Amino acid sequence: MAPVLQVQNLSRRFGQIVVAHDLSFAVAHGECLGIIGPNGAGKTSVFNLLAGVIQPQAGRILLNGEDITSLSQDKRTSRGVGRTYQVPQPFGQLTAFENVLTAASYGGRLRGAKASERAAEVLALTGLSRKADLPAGGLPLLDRKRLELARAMALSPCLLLLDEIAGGLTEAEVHELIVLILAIKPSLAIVWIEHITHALSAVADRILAINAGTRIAEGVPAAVMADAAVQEIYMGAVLNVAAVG
Ligand SMILES: Nc1ncnc2c1ncn2[C@@H]1O[C@H](COP(=O)(O)OP(=O)(O)OP(=O)(O)O)[C@@H](O)[C@H]1O
Repeated sequence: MAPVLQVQNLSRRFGQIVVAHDLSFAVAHGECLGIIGPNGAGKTSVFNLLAGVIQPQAGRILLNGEDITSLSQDKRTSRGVGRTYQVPQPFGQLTAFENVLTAASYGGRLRGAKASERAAEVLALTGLSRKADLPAGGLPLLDRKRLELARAMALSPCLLLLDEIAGGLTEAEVHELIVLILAIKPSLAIVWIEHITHALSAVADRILAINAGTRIAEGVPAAVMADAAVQEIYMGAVLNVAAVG
């Protein structure tokens, strides 16, 4: 069986800025690939390439063996590419349930009772059932992250792209999120960009480290985190940022 996601020799630059250089990787059903890299390394741009927000200048993206490189964002969504955003973007005035129902109806193309059932299902999956009737805008950050996940899961994706979902959470909250993502993981393929590397290491089967859109290392989390080039480029950059901040 083909991996859910295959990325082949993907390249993209903005003028002089390289965000993807001959990148290749694959993610199978039930697997999580983590992507790390310093600020500006090209991580979000790689997500934008996968989601169809931007187009590559070279290379191919295959979803379950089908070439989706030239498909629009909407078509990729309907083929099962789900995504969460770095900053949760719920409709603040709508309840948690209404937010997920909207995702199930529009993105997931479900109607009537089927959409309501799916919304209830993913709210239960993400631990939000008791908060279903609360306005999304008033939910604390962890619940807004859960809701972001629930909205993506409402589409029944085969590929889930998580963009720094652990950012801004306390240690205890990060742990809750890890438990949740581990519960979801067997049902799909995940690509997760994250600066909180211990969270990523707890969930990811493999980590891909990039800098200037270029692969620095790929392998099991412990090996990648111990890699000398990764430590120098990634950790060095983190230390520099910390020193400036
Ligand atoms: N549409 C665009 N046009 C021009 N430059 C862009 C565009 N999108 C991204 N860039 C540039 O590409 C580089 C990589 O950005 P990207 O957001 O992909 O990095 P990142 O690894 O996700 O960074 P961070 O960890 O800070 O989120 C940055 O220098 C950014 O300014």
